[in-house]
Amino acid sequence: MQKNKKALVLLNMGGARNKDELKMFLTNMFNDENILTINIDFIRSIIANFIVKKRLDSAWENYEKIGNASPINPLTEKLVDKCNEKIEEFKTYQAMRYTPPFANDVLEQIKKDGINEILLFPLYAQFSTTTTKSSVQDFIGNIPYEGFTVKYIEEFYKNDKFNDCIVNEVIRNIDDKKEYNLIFSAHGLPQKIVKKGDPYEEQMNEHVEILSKKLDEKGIKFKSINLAYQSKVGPLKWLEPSLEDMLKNFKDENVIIYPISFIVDNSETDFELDIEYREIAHKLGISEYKVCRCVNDSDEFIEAIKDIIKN
Ligand SMILES: C=CC1=C(C)c2cc3[nH]c(cc4nc(cc5[nH]c(cc1n2)c(C)c5CCC(=O)O)C(CCC(=O)O)=C4C)c(C)c3C=C
Ligand SMILES: [Fe+2]
Ligand SMILES: [Fe+2]
Repeated sequence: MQKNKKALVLLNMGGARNKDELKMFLTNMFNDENILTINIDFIRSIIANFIVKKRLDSAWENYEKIGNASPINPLTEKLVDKCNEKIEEFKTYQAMRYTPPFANDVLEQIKKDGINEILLFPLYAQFSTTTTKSSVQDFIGNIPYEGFTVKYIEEFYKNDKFNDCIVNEVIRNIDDKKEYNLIFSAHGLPQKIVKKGDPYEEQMNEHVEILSKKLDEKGIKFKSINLAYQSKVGPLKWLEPSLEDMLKNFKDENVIIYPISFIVDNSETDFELDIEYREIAHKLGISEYKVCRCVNDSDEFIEAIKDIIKN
């Protein structure tokens, strides 16, 4: 029994620990009606199976280049452990959307621990229907009976302590003697989802504005500060500008990338940004290309979590 404790549940996407789990990840992702916005389950499932079949082998090659697994699981576990060490009032758990541990397993554990008040903390600073809403909806949908009270954090991109973590990581990557172009790189989204009212792009623009102001107030100057979108999948039109097009502007110049839509490092940072786009940057003649780390389980981010959940 965890007398008087509440549960803090960190929600994340999950990621592959091996090729079978990559198949599970992709299958669950493309069966999610928030990702593949087709209303009829049966049709969505046929299209999902088709995409997975087509994508699995080539996607797995990317994971082979980062040690045959996504770093998202071990890093989220480290974050959970650190929260349990440093946040007294809560017992912290994690639930993933597309790979284990799933919401129903975590709910079982919370019940065994004798806790009935739950605070969900989606590890997405900006709200999107494809991430935050999907995770919260899935967790709440798995609650077996009415004995739990559940609240959730919708977004936290305006939190000052969180933004200090980002600014400090950018500063750690700067060499005072050089001039840099800073690119905040966000995971993309199909434009059709934004047109339907998803606030992700609007919040992303506001987040970049807040961070640019913070950097300016600290006297940190860049040749330019930009927002671009990575990870386009499939034939639809996605948010623009793409990271690849953005990089084309910086031949013979220095670039720092900050992965603004992620809280813990994952295949999109370790493979896509650090390997794939690094090669593109090299081919485009960019002089120096640096990728910042996500906030992960840093002490500074734990302080930000405490601040975000205090109300
Ligand atoms: C096809 C639609 C997709 C949408 C919409 C989407 C939104 C979205 N995703 C993240 C964060 C992550 N996505 C990750 C992997 C990933 N995403 C998609 C597709 C969509 N994402 C695919 C097919 C994949 C698998 C990899 C690939 O085949 O390219 C990951 C990495 C997980 C890991 O294994 O480490 C993250 C994290 C956000 C933030 C977002 C919208 C806001
Ligand atoms: Fe994604
Ligand atoms: Fe990707």
